[in-house]
Amino acid sequence: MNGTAVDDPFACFEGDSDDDENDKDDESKCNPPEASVAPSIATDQGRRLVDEANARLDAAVAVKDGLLPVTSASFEVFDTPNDAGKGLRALKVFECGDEILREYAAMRVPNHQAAESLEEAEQLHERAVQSTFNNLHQCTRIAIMQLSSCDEMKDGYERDMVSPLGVYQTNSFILGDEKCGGLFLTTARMNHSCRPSATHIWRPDLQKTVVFATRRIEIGEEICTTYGPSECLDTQGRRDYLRERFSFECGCEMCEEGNRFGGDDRMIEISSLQEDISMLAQTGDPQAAIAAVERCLSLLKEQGISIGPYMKPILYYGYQIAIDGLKDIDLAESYLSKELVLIQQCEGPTSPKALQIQAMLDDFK
Ligand SMILES: C[S@@+](CC[C@H](N)C(=O)[O-])C[C@H]1O[C@@H](n2cnc3c(N)ncnc32)[C@H](O)[C@@H]1O
Repeated sequence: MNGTAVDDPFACFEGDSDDDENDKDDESKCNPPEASVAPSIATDQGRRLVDEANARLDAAVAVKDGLLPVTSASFEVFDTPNDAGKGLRALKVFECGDEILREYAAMRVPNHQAAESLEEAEQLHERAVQSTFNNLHQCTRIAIMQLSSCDEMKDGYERDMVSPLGVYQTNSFILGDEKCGGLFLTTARMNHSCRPSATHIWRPDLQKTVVFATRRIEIGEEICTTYGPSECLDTQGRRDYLRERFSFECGCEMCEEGNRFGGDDRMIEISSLQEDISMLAQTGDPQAAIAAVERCLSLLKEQGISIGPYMKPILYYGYQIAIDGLKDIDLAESYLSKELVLIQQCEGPTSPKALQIQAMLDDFK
Protein backbone atom coordinates (compact mmCIF):
# COMPACT_ATOMS: atom_id res chain seq x y z
CA MET A 1 0.00 0.00 0.00
CA ASN A 2 1.29 3.44 -0.90
CA GLY A 3 1.61 6.55 1.24
CA THR A 4 3.62 7.83 4.16
CA ALA A 5 0.81 7.32 6.62
CA VAL A 6 1.09 3.58 6.10
CA ASP A 7 4.81 3.16 5.40
CA ASP A 8 6.13 5.44 8.07
CA PRO A 9 6.11 4.14 11.64
CA PHE A 10 6.40 7.71 12.93
CA ALA A 11 3.63 9.16 10.81
CA CYS A 12 1.49 10.74 13.51
CA PHE A 13 2.14 14.34 12.46
CA GLU A 14 0.10 16.59 10.27
CA GLY A 15 0.79 20.00 8.78
CA ASP A 16 1.47 21.56 5.38
CA SER A 17 5.09 22.24 6.10
CA ASP A 18 7.45 22.50 8.99
CA ASP A 19 6.81 26.21 8.82
CA ASP A 20 7.73 28.07 11.97
CA GLU A 21 4.44 29.96 11.75
CA ASN A 22 2.60 26.64 11.81
CA ASP A 23 4.61 25.28 14.67
CA LYS A 24 2.15 26.31 17.36
CA ASP A 25 -0.77 24.64 15.55
CA ASP A 26 1.29 21.53 14.87
CA GLU A 27 2.27 21.27 18.49
CA SER A 28 -1.30 21.45 19.70
CA LYS A 29 -2.22 18.72 17.18
CA CYS A 30 0.69 16.49 18.14
CA ASN A 31 0.76 16.98 21.87
CA PRO A 32 -1.54 14.48 23.42
CA PRO A 33 -3.40 16.17 26.25
CA GLU A 34 -1.66 15.76 29.60
CA ALA A 35 0.81 13.38 27.96
CA SER A 36 3.82 14.39 30.00
CA VAL A 37 2.02 14.61 33.35
CA ALA A 38 1.71 11.00 34.40
CA PRO A 39 -1.54 10.68 36.32
CA SER A 40 -1.91 8.07 38.97
CA ILE A 41 -3.18 5.35 36.68
CA ALA A 42 -2.22 2.09 38.29
CA THR A 43 -3.24 -0.26 35.51
CA ASP A 44 -0.88 -1.65 32.86
CA GLN A 45 -3.10 -0.25 30.19
CA GLY A 46 -2.97 3.19 31.74
CA ARG A 47 0.80 3.09 31.99
CA ARG A 48 1.07 1.98 28.37
CA LEU A 49 -1.14 4.85 27.24
CA VAL A 50 1.01 7.35 29.11
CA ASP A 51 4.20 5.83 27.64
CA GLU A 52 2.73 6.00 24.14
CA ALA A 53 1.64 9.58 24.67
CA ASN A 54 5.11 10.57 25.89
CA ALA A 55 6.71 8.82 22.91
CA ARG A 56 4.43 10.80 20.59
CA LEU A 57 5.40 13.98 22.39
CA ASP A 58 9.13 13.23 22.02
CA ALA A 59 8.60 12.44 18.35
CA ALA A 60 6.58 15.63 17.81
CA VAL A 61 9.56 17.61 19.09
CA ALA A 62 11.89 15.52 16.92
CA VAL A 63 10.03 16.25 13.67
CA LYS A 64 10.51 19.97 14.32
CA ASP A 65 14.29 19.45 14.49
CA GLY A 66 14.58 17.42 11.26
CA LEU A 67 15.02 14.24 13.24
CA LEU A 68 11.96 12.64 11.60
CA PRO A 69 10.40 13.01 8.13
CA VAL A 70 7.98 15.89 7.60
CA THR A 71 4.49 14.60 6.88
CA SER A 72 1.71 16.70 5.45
CA ALA A 73 -1.78 16.72 4.02
CA SER A 74 -0.29 18.31 0.87
CA PHE A 75 2.01 15.51 -0.29
CA GLU A 76 2.89 11.89 0.43
CA VAL A 77 5.63 9.35 -0.17
CA PHE A 78 4.47 6.70 -2.67
CA ASP A 79 5.81 3.76 -4.67
CA THR A 80 6.51 5.02 -8.18
CA PRO A 81 5.24 2.84 -11.03
CA ASN A 82 8.70 2.76 -12.68
CA ASP A 83 12.16 1.72 -11.43
CA ALA A 84 12.73 4.88 -9.39
CA GLY A 85 11.65 3.35 -6.05
CA LYS A 86 9.68 5.67 -3.82
CA GLY A 87 8.89 9.27 -4.69
CA LEU A 88 6.93 12.28 -3.47
CA ARG A 89 3.52 13.09 -4.96
CA ALA A 90 1.10 15.98 -4.60
CA LEU A 91 -2.14 15.63 -2.64
CA LYS A 92 -3.20 19.17 -3.59
CA VAL A 93 -2.64 21.47 -6.53
CA PHE A 94 0.55 23.54 -6.28
CA GLU A 95 1.01 26.62 -8.42
CA CYS A 96 4.40 27.80 -9.69
CA GLY A 97 6.30 29.39 -6.79
CA ASP A 98 4.24 27.69 -4.05
CA GLU A 99 6.29 26.37 -1.14
CA ILE A 100 5.84 22.60 -0.83
CA LEU A 101 7.89 21.84 2.27
CA ARG A 102 10.78 23.00 4.40
CA GLU A 103 12.89 20.94 6.75
CA TYR A 104 16.00 20.85 8.90
CA ALA A 105 18.81 18.44 8.09
CA ALA A 106 18.62 15.10 9.89
CA MET A 107 22.37 14.84 9.46
CA ARG A 108 25.15 17.25 8.44
CA VAL A 109 28.70 16.21 7.62
CA PRO A 110 31.65 18.53 6.81
CA ASN A 111 32.97 18.10 3.25
CA HIS A 112 36.49 19.42 3.41
CA GLN A 113 38.91 17.44 5.50
CA ALA A 114 42.63 18.01 5.19
CA ALA A 115 44.02 14.84 3.60
CA GLU A 116 47.21 13.80 1.81
CA SER A 117 45.47 11.67 -0.80
CA LEU A 118 42.07 10.91 -2.29
CA GLU A 119 42.07 7.58 -0.49
CA GLU A 120 42.70 9.23 2.86
CA ALA A 121 40.02 11.86 2.13
CA GLU A 122 37.51 9.08 1.41
CA GLN A 123 38.41 7.29 4.65
CA LEU A 124 38.05 10.51 6.66
CA HIS A 125 34.70 11.19 5.04
CA GLU A 126 33.45 7.66 5.73
CA ARG A 127 34.51 7.98 9.38
CA ALA A 128 32.82 11.39 9.68
CA VAL A 129 29.56 10.01 8.22
CA GLN A 130 29.65 6.96 10.49
CA SER A 131 30.37 8.91 13.67
CA THR A 132 27.71 11.56 12.90
CA PHE A 133 25.24 8.75 12.24
CA ASN A 134 26.17 6.93 15.49
CA ASN A 135 25.48 10.06 17.51
CA LEU A 136 21.94 10.53 16.17
CA HIS A 137 18.75 9.71 18.03
CA GLN A 138 17.71 6.12 17.42
CA CYS A 139 14.47 7.12 15.65
CA THR A 140 16.50 9.22 13.20
CA ARG A 141 18.91 6.37 12.53
CA ILE A 142 15.94 4.12 11.72
CA ALA A 143 14.39 6.75 9.44
CA ILE A 144 17.70 7.27 7.61
CA MET A 145 18.19 3.56 7.04
CA GLN A 146 14.74 3.41 5.40
CA LEU A 147 15.96 5.69 2.60
CA SER A 148 17.28 4.28 -0.65
CA SER A 149 20.97 3.57 -1.19
CA CYS A 150 23.16 3.33 -4.26
CA ASP A 151 24.67 0.24 -2.56
CA GLU A 152 21.53 -1.58 -3.68
CA MET A 153 22.62 -1.21 -7.30
CA LYS A 154 25.67 -3.39 -6.65
CA ASP A 155 25.50 -7.08 -7.58
CA GLY A 156 24.75 -9.40 -4.70
CA TYR A 157 23.77 -6.60 -2.34
CA GLU A 158 20.95 -7.31 0.11
CA ARG A 159 18.92 -4.57 1.79
CA ASP A 160 20.36 -5.45 5.23
CA MET A 161 23.89 -4.82 3.88
CA VAL A 162 23.11 -1.17 3.13
CA SER A 163 25.44 1.15 5.04
CA PRO A 164 24.89 4.66 6.48
CA LEU A 165 27.60 5.84 4.05
CA GLY A 166 25.68 4.43 1.05
CA VAL A 167 22.46 6.09 2.20
CA TYR A 168 24.26 9.37 2.89
CA GLN A 169 25.94 9.37 -0.53
CA THR A 170 22.65 8.65 -2.30
CA ASN A 171 20.54 11.23 -0.50
CA SER A 172 22.71 14.12 0.70
CA PHE A 173 23.65 17.28 -1.12
CA ILE A 174 26.00 20.20 -0.57
CA LEU A 175 24.55 23.03 1.51
CA GLY A 176 25.32 26.16 -0.50
CA ASP A 177 28.65 27.62 0.56
CA GLU A 178 28.60 25.96 3.96
CA LYS A 179 31.36 23.45 3.19
CA CYS A 180 29.21 20.61 4.43
CA GLY A 181 26.63 18.20 3.10
CA GLY A 182 23.18 17.56 4.54
CA LEU A 183 20.66 14.76 4.45
CA PHE A 184 16.95 15.68 4.66
CA LEU A 185 14.53 12.86 5.35
CA THR A 186 11.62 14.13 3.23
CA THR A 187 13.46 16.06 0.52
CA ALA A 188 15.48 12.87 -0.02
CA ARG A 189 12.34 11.17 -1.33
CA MET A 190 12.21 13.46 -4.35
CA ASN A 191 13.28 11.76 -7.54
CA HIS A 192 15.12 13.49 -10.35
CA SER A 193 13.51 14.68 -13.58
CA CYS A 194 15.28 16.42 -16.45
CA ARG A 195 12.04 18.44 -16.75
CA PRO A 196 11.38 18.92 -13.01
CA SER A 197 8.22 20.21 -11.37
CA ALA A 198 10.02 21.50 -8.27
CA THR A 199 13.33 22.83 -7.01
CA HIS A 200 15.03 22.55 -3.64
CA ILE A 201 17.24 25.21 -2.13
CA TRP A 202 19.32 25.40 1.05
CA ARG A 203 18.33 28.58 2.92
CA PRO A 204 21.20 29.50 5.28
CA ASP A 205 19.02 32.20 6.86
CA LEU A 206 16.48 29.55 7.94
CA GLN A 207 19.00 26.69 8.30
CA LYS A 208 16.47 24.64 6.32
CA THR A 209 16.05 23.25 2.85
CA VAL A 210 12.91 24.56 1.16
CA VAL A 211 11.13 22.98 -1.83
CA PHE A 212 9.18 25.15 -4.29
CA ALA A 213 6.94 24.20 -7.24
CA THR A 214 8.45 25.37 -10.52
CA ARG A 215 5.19 24.92 -12.42
CA ARG A 216 1.61 23.89 -11.67
CA ILE A 217 1.54 20.41 -10.13
CA GLU A 218 -1.73 18.52 -10.28
CA ILE A 219 -3.12 16.29 -7.52
CA GLY A 220 -1.51 12.85 -7.81
CA GLU A 221 1.41 14.13 -9.92
CA GLU A 222 4.94 13.25 -8.82
CA ILE A 223 6.99 16.12 -7.36
CA CYS A 224 10.46 15.92 -8.90
CA THR A 225 13.51 18.11 -8.57
CA THR A 226 16.71 18.06 -10.64
CA TYR A 227 20.05 16.59 -9.54
CA GLY A 228 21.82 18.21 -12.54
CA PRO A 229 23.66 18.62 -14.83
CA SER A 230 23.82 22.41 -14.77
CA GLU A 231 24.31 22.68 -18.54
CA CYS A 232 21.73 21.62 -21.15
CA LEU A 233 22.66 18.25 -22.65
CA ASP A 234 20.93 15.80 -24.98
CA THR A 235 19.39 12.59 -23.59
CA GLN A 236 22.61 10.58 -23.91
CA GLY A 237 24.65 13.31 -22.18
CA ARG A 238 22.20 13.69 -19.30
CA ARG A 239 21.92 9.94 -18.79
CA ASP A 240 25.72 9.53 -18.82
CA TYR A 241 26.06 12.33 -16.24
CA LEU A 242 23.43 10.83 -13.91
CA ARG A 243 24.85 7.30 -14.26
CA GLU A 244 28.40 8.43 -13.48
CA ARG A 245 27.47 10.81 -10.69
CA PHE A 246 24.49 9.06 -9.06
CA SER A 247 24.59 5.46 -10.38
CA PHE A 248 21.10 5.34 -11.89
CA GLU A 249 19.62 5.18 -15.36
CA CYS A 250 17.33 8.18 -15.72
CA GLY A 251 13.76 7.15 -16.47
CA CYS A 252 12.18 10.62 -16.42
CA GLU A 253 9.55 11.56 -19.01
CA MET A 254 11.97 13.73 -20.98
CA CYS A 255 14.55 10.94 -21.29
CA GLU A 256 11.97 8.23 -21.97
CA GLU A 257 9.84 10.18 -24.40
CA GLY A 258 12.62 12.14 -26.08
CA ASN A 259 11.27 14.25 -28.88
CA ARG A 260 7.71 14.49 -27.56
CA PHE A 261 9.17 17.49 -25.70
CA GLY A 262 11.22 18.72 -28.64
CA GLY A 263 13.91 16.84 -26.74
CA ASP A 264 17.34 16.51 -28.12
CA ASP A 265 17.16 19.03 -30.98
CA ARG A 266 16.03 21.82 -28.70
CA MET A 267 18.41 20.92 -25.86
CA ILE A 268 21.35 20.88 -28.29
CA GLU A 269 20.35 24.30 -29.65
CA ILE A 270 20.07 25.70 -26.09
CA SER A 271 23.47 24.27 -25.24
CA SER A 272 25.15 25.84 -28.26
CA LEU A 273 23.42 29.17 -27.54
CA GLN A 274 24.78 29.07 -23.97
CA GLU A 275 28.30 28.85 -25.44
CA ASP A 276 27.56 31.55 -28.04
CA ILE A 277 26.31 34.00 -25.41
CA SER A 278 29.51 33.96 -23.38
CA MET A 279 31.69 34.03 -26.51
CA LEU A 280 29.74 36.92 -28.12
CA ALA A 281 29.73 38.87 -24.85
CA GLN A 282 33.52 38.51 -24.61
CA THR A 283 34.24 39.33 -28.26
CA GLY A 284 32.32 42.58 -28.05
CA ASP A 285 29.18 41.85 -30.08
CA PRO A 286 26.49 42.73 -27.50
CA GLN A 287 23.63 42.94 -30.03
CA ALA A 288 24.26 39.38 -31.20
CA ALA A 289 24.76 38.26 -27.59
CA ILE A 290 21.38 39.73 -26.56
CA ALA A 291 19.70 38.06 -29.56
CA ALA A 292 21.20 34.74 -28.38
CA VAL A 293 19.96 35.42 -24.81
CA GLU A 294 16.41 36.04 -26.09
CA ARG A 295 16.43 32.93 -28.29
CA CYS A 296 17.73 30.86 -25.38
CA LEU A 297 15.04 32.17 -23.02
CA SER A 298 12.29 31.33 -25.46
CA LEU A 299 13.65 27.80 -26.08
CA LEU A 300 13.90 27.13 -22.33
CA LYS A 301 10.25 28.17 -22.04
CA GLU A 302 9.21 25.91 -24.95
CA GLN A 303 11.08 23.04 -23.30
CA GLY A 304 9.20 23.59 -20.01
CA ILE A 305 12.38 24.25 -18.01
CA SER A 306 12.25 28.03 -17.81
CA ILE A 307 11.76 28.19 -14.02
CA GLY A 308 14.86 26.79 -12.46
CA PRO A 309 18.61 26.58 -12.52
CA TYR A 310 19.13 26.86 -16.33
CA MET A 311 17.41 30.21 -16.48
CA LYS A 312 19.35 32.11 -13.80
CA PRO A 313 22.71 32.41 -15.62
CA ILE A 314 21.01 33.40 -18.89
CA LEU A 315 19.09 36.22 -17.22
CA TYR A 316 22.25 37.30 -15.46
CA TYR A 317 24.10 37.36 -18.80
CA GLY A 318 21.27 39.48 -20.25
CA TYR A 319 21.66 41.94 -17.39
CA GLN A 320 25.46 42.14 -17.71
CA ILE A 321 25.41 42.54 -21.51
CA ALA A 322 22.72 45.23 -21.28
CA ILE A 323 24.74 47.18 -18.67
CA ASP A 324 28.31 46.73 -19.94
CA GLY A 325 27.85 46.16 -23.69
CA LEU A 326 24.71 48.06 -24.68
CA LYS A 327 24.65 50.62 -21.83
CA ASP A 328 20.88 50.15 -21.89
CA ILE A 329 19.63 50.70 -18.33
CA ASP A 330 15.97 49.93 -19.12
CA LEU A 331 16.91 46.61 -20.68
CA ALA A 332 19.20 45.78 -17.74
CA GLU A 333 16.38 46.57 -15.33
CA SER A 334 13.98 44.31 -17.21
CA TYR A 335 16.41 41.34 -16.98
CA LEU A 336 16.93 42.02 -13.30
CA SER A 337 13.15 42.17 -12.74
CA LYS A 338 12.74 38.80 -14.47
CA GLU A 339 15.55 37.38 -12.32
CA LEU A 340 13.81 38.68 -9.19
CA VAL A 341 10.55 36.91 -10.12
CA LEU A 342 12.50 33.71 -10.82
CA ILE A 343 14.39 33.85 -7.51
CA GLN A 344 11.20 34.63 -5.58
CA GLN A 345 9.61 31.52 -7.11
CA CYS A 346 12.62 29.22 -6.64
CA GLU A 347 14.09 30.47 -3.36
CA GLY A 348 11.23 32.35 -1.70
CA PRO A 349 10.25 36.04 -1.64
CA THR A 350 12.24 36.76 1.54
CA SER A 351 15.33 34.74 0.59
CA PRO A 352 18.69 36.56 0.90
CA LYS A 353 19.15 36.44 -2.90
CA ALA A 354 15.66 37.88 -3.58
CA LEU A 355 16.29 40.71 -1.10
CA GLN A 356 19.67 41.41 -2.70
CA ILE A 357 18.16 41.67 -6.21
CA GLN A 358 15.31 43.80 -4.87
CA ALA A 359 17.91 46.18 -3.39
CA MET A 360 19.71 46.35 -6.76
CA LEU A 361 16.40 47.15 -8.47
CA ASP A 362 15.64 49.86 -5.91
CA ASP A 363 19.00 51.45 -6.80
CA PHE A 364 17.79 51.88 -10.39
CA LYS A 365 15.05 54.24 -9.19
C1 LIG B 1 17.49 10.74 -3.41
S1 LIG B 1 16.84 9.19 -3.84
C2 LIG B 1 15.21 9.58 -4.35
C3 LIG B 1 14.16 8.74 -3.62
C4 LIG B 1 14.24 7.27 -3.87
N1 LIG B 1 13.58 6.92 -5.11
C5 LIG B 1 13.64 6.46 -2.73
O1 LIG B 1 13.07 5.40 -3.00
O2 LIG B 1 13.81 6.86 -1.57
C6 LIG B 1 17.74 8.89 -5.31
C7 LIG B 1 17.51 7.54 -5.93
O3 LIG B 1 16.21 7.48 -6.52
C8 LIG B 1 16.27 6.83 -7.81
N2 LIG B 1 15.93 7.81 -8.84
C9 LIG B 1 15.80 9.14 -8.67
N3 LIG B 1 15.45 9.74 -9.81
C10 LIG B 1 15.38 8.79 -10.75
C11 LIG B 1 15.10 8.81 -12.15
N4 LIG B 1 14.82 9.92 -12.82
N5 LIG B 1 15.13 7.63 -12.81
C12 LIG B 1 15.42 6.47 -12.17
N6 LIG B 1 15.70 6.39 -10.85
C13 LIG B 1 15.68 7.54 -10.14
C14 LIG B 1 17.69 6.33 -7.96
O4 LIG B 1 17.75 5.00 -7.50
C15 LIG B 1 18.47 7.24 -7.06
O5 LIG B 1 19.65 6.64 -6.58
